[in-house]
Amino acid sequence: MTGPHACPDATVVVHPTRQALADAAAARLVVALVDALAVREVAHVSMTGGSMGSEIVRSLVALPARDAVDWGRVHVWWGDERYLPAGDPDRNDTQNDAAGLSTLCLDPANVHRVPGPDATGSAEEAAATYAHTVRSTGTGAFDVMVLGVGPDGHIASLFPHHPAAGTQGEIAVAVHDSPKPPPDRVSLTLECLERSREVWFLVSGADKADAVRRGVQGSPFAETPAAHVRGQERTLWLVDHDAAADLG
Ligand SMILES: O=C(O)[C@H](O)[C@@H](O)[C@H](O)[C@H](O)COP(=O)(O)O
Repeated sequence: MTGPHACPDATVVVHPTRQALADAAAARLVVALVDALAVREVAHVSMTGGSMGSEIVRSLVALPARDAVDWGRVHVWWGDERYLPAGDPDRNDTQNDAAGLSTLCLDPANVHRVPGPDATGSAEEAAATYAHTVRSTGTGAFDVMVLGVGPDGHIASLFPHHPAAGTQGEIAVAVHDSPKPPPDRVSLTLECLERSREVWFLVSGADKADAVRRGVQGSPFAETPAAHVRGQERTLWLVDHDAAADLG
């Protein structure tokens, strides 16, 4: 592992392999949750979809230290969700469950899933419902916001040059015509993503190297939404060696 690349208000930590990245991020999440629960009654973590979103879950459930977390006091959220029926294999929560999330002793009432077309009439209604849940659960801030990053620099379902990406004054937004299938999604907005003590970008693979460079070194929001999400206390780019290739 090479040393961290310090950069303005974010820290880059490079891991030798994808597996090392997933394992270290899982261990980091256990510590973050244990620490949060030491000072607050409950902790809030927002998970992500995509391959790394499930990879960290697989590592988490395999970690003996997972038992140090009082999972009954942990609230789980998703930064975005594909607008598909509950249980659909292409949903982020379904994929996270399949990776082992459902084996943690979470309180189902604290696992906040974005409603799909089986429970709402539109992605807009689903976004409004999810936003109400965020407001009513009283989470002043997510303790950890885990985000994957696309090769185009998207995070959650906030895509470059997409009209929904710049939504302001809202907690969640419906996304249509997503460049990454499926086309219809619900995403937390940029300002909601930033209601996080810590933001962690989890990025693996050479195909992400340019997005990591733009995210770390700066790029207009319209081109690289990932470059504009910061945690209130800490922002980490947790990457593997291949994804760090363009950082110099
Ligand atoms: O709904 C989704 O697809 C995810 O929420 C998305 O934001 C994902 O995290 C990135 O596209 C990275 O995905 P990979 O880690 O698979 O590249």
